[in-house]
Amino acid sequence: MGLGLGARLARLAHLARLARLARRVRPHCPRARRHPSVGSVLVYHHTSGVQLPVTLPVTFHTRSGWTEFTPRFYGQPSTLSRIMSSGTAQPLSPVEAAKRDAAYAAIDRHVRPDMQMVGIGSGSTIVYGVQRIAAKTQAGDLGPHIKYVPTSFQAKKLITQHGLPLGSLDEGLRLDVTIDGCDEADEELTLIKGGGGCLAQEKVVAHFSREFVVIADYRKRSPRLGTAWAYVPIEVLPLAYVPERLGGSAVLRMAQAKAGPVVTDNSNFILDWHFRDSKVFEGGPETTDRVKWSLVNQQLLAIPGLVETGIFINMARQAYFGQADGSVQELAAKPV
Ligand SMILES: O=C(CO)[C@H](O)[C@H](O)COP(=O)(O)O
Repeated sequence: MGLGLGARLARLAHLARLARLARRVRPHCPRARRHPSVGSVLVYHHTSGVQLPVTLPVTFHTRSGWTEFTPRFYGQPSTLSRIMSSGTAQPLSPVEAAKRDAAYAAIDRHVRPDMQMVGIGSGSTIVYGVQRIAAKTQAGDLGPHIKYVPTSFQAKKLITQHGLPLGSLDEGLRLDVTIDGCDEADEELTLIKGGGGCLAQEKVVAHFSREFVVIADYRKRSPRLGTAWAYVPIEVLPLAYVPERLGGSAVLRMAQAKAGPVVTDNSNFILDWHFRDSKVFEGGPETTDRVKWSLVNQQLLAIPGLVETGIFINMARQAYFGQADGSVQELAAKPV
């Protein structure tokens, strides 16, 4: 039976997209220059601000001294997961592999078939988590009834691109679990988040979850917060972007491919507060780090126009840190 007009247009659009992807790369099939053959090309698929390597199966042709190639995957794949299932991903760097291992461990342990709503964090590590969820859903290990609540525009796109059901906090249910990355975590699982500028929504979704689980590579675990990460991202109303009371230095985060500041999903600005020189840390030497960060957080939140901070205290109960050797370290927060 022939394809309907809609299906043919969708296929044409899909082929055009694959061809655009494929043209960006050089074939790594040596025989391609001599005669038609099959092989693969490595492409970088940009999704939600994240660059992922994908190996695309293609047929090579040589014409007028040029090598051309046609994608060999002519199904209906409109999502990244389906494209990836048609090829073999290139080996990941140790850091990327560590992110993937942490994400897979957390998903396998904390996202269960009897759940209803799962929060999806933002950043590059959660991309592997969503891939795992999509694969488990396709395999029937997770039901299609589970809804996924995004913590950002990026997370929303990830969920929909993988064909997963989108949920929202409006539905009034408490989330079963939220899985999210972090920029730095100490041994009490006090976190700095917001490197991707999504901290406000991330904190709200985590707050409405029964469980909040952190996934990260080995660079993110620190004996003390502020060892590896020197600033706290803070979301502020645009009119409140110069909080003089902070001490240290608060730097307005500027956009990379747009003139002017980063504008968050909530239409606010981000200040990266470099806290090491500030005087806001209170308490004597006996005051615990958790209490110090809690006091700092309270002081920040008292500033008019400050929407939310990237300091997450007493929220994460469990963390998974992928290691360079392929193992995954687990860390449980001690009860307060
Ligand atoms: O807080 C975040 C975004 O606002 C991210 O979770 C955090 O920046 C970690 O990102 P990545 O997984 O790319 O290391």
